Amino acid sequence: MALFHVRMDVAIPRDLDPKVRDETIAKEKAYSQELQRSGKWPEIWRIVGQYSNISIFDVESADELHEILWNLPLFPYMKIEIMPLTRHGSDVK
Ligand SMILES: O=C(O)C[C@H]1C=CC(=O)O1
Repeated sequence: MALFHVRMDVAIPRDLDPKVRDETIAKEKAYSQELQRSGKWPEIWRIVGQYSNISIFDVESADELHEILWNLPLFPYMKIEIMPLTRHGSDVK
């Protein structure tokens, strides 16, 4: 198991066909919700006032995360920052 903190900043070009934009956003939502239900994407939070999210992924490996992110329908329009996480030494759990 490997946990990753991921920030996604979305910037859809203003001149993208509105139909393509709406279809891509709908596909993204379905893809994201399937991964959330599977437990691989346990947290997704909107950054207030931005078209950005902070997410936690719980996956087997960096390779698996790469595959998931690479296949995001909005991937071509995103900047992604990833921080691998490990349990803090002072965590009481
Ligand atoms: O809206 C976003 O932050 C981008 C992306 C992540 C999940 C989803 O449904 O859309």
